[in-house]
Amino acid sequence: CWILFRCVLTPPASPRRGHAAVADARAILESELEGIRVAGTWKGERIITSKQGPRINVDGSRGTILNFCANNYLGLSSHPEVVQAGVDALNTYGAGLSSVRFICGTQDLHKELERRLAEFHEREDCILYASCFDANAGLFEVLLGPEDAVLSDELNHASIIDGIRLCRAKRLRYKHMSLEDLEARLQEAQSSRMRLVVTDGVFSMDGDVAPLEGICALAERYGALVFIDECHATGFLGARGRGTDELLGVMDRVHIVNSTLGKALGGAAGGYTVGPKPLIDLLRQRSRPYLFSNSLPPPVVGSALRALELLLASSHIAQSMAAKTMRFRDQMTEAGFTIAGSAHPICPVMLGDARLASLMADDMLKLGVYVVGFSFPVVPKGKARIRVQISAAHSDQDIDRCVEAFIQTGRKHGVVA
Ligand SMILES: Cc1ncc(COP(=O)(O)O)c(C=O)c1O
Repeated sequence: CWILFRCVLTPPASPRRGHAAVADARAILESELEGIRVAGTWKGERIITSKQGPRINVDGSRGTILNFCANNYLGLSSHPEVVQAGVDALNTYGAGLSSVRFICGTQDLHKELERRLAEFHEREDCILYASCFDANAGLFEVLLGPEDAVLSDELNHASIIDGIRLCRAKRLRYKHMSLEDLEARLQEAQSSRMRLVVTDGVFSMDGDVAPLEGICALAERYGALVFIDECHATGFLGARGRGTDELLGVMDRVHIVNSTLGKALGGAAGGYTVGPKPLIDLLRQRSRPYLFSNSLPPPVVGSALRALELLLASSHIAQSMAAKTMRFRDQMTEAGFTIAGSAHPICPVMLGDARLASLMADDMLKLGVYVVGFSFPVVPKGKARIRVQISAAHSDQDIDRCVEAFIQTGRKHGVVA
């Protein structure tokens, strides 16, 4: 009877049905792709055939192109000592561990970097991840249960949004950088066991800095913990480059920090969480991206360690980046452009129209300057922009050439007189 039942309900295996399923899936995917093309939000990949740096080869360019769109804030990703440290680690420790950390993927090198990062951020302990995306994906699920609440800025990075989706806490979003709205959400969360306020230290599309003093004051009033993502701050914001919390004088009032090794700290890859020891211990026991993904390759760890040493030994790198940022911002403002944010090396040249941003970026490349236009859904509708990122490795002449190219393309498109 059971066999008869299965024969009736289960269609027989047939290669034709299999082919049809594949064809159907392909048609669905093609239609999705067409939707992206039609919406004008297609993201291409330009091919770089040189090291990362202020001058790169793009899409087979004959000469080098001036590069203003990497997160290489301190210019360390191709620094000879950072590269050499990677080579040395490769020779001593091999290409990789073929293992997650808790099986046989922890070398003394990993422990050394964790120790130094905890010290750098003046927090009790540190745990490394393969990326900051993973650090954000792994944190909230471990820290917060259904009886807790998480209060998140509406413009937080995608990895924070995804990480929060994975946790079972009550989720409350507050308006971008609005202390008033955060306070309303904190009141809503008063009956929760634990409250966590979550914000980017610096928001990557605008270069604006979170109002951490106000956030910490509210968190203290309502008994909440504070988390910040410092990907666009670690290594260069604050008097000693500790980040937004140092810049705003709240290092001892922010409880948990996630950041990346993939930007100012050498630019290779990797992320981490620093915070109280019991949290880091629990992450080592329960955080899924940590438990179920290979440990960071030794050359990446070696390079990050050297980058950290370099920035600790030479505060002038961050100062030089800050001076070039101001040079760019001042000249562009004088030329009539609107630059969002204040003093951060993320300099969004506001254009409004998506097509204009894309056309201007293409024209800039023809003039030998590589910048990228951003439009909806990456930024709000009507707020398209070209995001320029300044690096300590740029020379003053590089900055001036970039401004010149903006003026030329801006005049062509009627953006400036
Ligand atoms: C604010 C922020 N958080 C997290 C990440 C992810 O960092 P990673 O590249 O180390 O995964 C990024 C990367 O762009 C970011 O800008």
